[in-house]
Amino acid sequence: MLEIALSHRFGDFALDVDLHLPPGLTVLFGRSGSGKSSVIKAVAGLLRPDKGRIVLQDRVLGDTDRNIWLPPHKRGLGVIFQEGRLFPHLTVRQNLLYGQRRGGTGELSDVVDMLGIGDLIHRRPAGLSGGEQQRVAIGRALLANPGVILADEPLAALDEARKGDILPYFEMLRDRDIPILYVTHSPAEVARLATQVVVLDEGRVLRQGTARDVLGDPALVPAGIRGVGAVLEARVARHHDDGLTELDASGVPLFLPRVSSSVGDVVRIRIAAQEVILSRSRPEGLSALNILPGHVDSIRSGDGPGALVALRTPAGRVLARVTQRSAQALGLAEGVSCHAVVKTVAIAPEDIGRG
Ligand SMILES: Nc1ncnc2c1ncn2[C@@H]1O[C@H](COP(=O)(O)OP(=O)(O)OP(=O)(O)O)[C@@H](O)[C@H]1O
Repeated sequence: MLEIALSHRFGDFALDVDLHLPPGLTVLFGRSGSGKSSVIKAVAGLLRPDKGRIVLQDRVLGDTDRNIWLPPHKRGLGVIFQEGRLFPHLTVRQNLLYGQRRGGTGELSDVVDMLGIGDLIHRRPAGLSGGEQQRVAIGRALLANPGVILADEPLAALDEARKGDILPYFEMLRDRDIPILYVTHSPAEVARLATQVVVLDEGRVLRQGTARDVLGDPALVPAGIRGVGAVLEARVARHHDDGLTELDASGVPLFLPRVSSSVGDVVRIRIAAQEVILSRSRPEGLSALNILPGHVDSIRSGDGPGALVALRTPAGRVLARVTQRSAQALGLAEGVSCHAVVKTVAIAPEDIGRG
């Protein structure tokens, strides 16, 4: 659907990628300087590489061999940056229509309803909160009726609460048919939003896979991915009267603070490795509600005192960050049976997404 082949040099840095992206939301992930922004810029038409070819469906946006490199305004893109970059002298409505005027056919009222920005429509950007501005920026991108949406760290400037407010709108975008290229450093955003993840390292594709494969892979930790953790999919089993929701993760009950999804829905949850405690025997008399039985799959030690233990559980792979000392004291080794223990509150609302 979206083909991106690029090779380009900036001094010592060589970018060399060849990607075929299916519909959905593709996260470009990797440490600072790995080449994420360069890929986005090339797709946007802001960087002309030494050699490259970019094809969206059947439309050639660039092909250096044929001396084609369309300028940004001819590419049919929707762009969402870290700050909204709205026009300060225009009202919200005019900002939205600005996108539409450039060839868009999306219905203004639909987009306004979807983003809940009806009350803001006559205001100017300066008076809006960061989260409100980002919602307007999402609307403007959508109304441009784009072939692809580029989102470059769109939540980075927002505080945690506002991030939580905006994430569902990106879930809605993901569920439309427009491919989205999304740059972030946040594992929580990857877990919540990614249809697939492309991990870049020194200008090359280190790995391409689902959020579950990539974030749950201890081998990717040295590539600068902090905050690793498992991504599990589970079905909402019951909402309890005490404010908890019970999930069924392939037969294992998991309890979370109440989620808005309905019984029967599939949700994605991220369990950060540092929030998991390991126990050889099934713990009793413990306040934590979530206990996943499993077997040790691998143990990776780094340079420091820590180790990352991957467990196979019926619910999927779970990662735990423990000290090497604890790993030894527990006698952990490949194949050994073990329980992962997770507090209910360790699963934050922004870590729970629609499946
Ligand atoms: N215009 C430029 N001129 C020279 N070097 C550049 C230019 N743009 C990018 N680079 C270099 O290319 C490399 C990749 O940069 P890029 O901005 O694509 O990385 P990134 O993964 O987006 O990083 P970050 O997460 O910090 O935004 C870096 O070493 C950067 O210094």
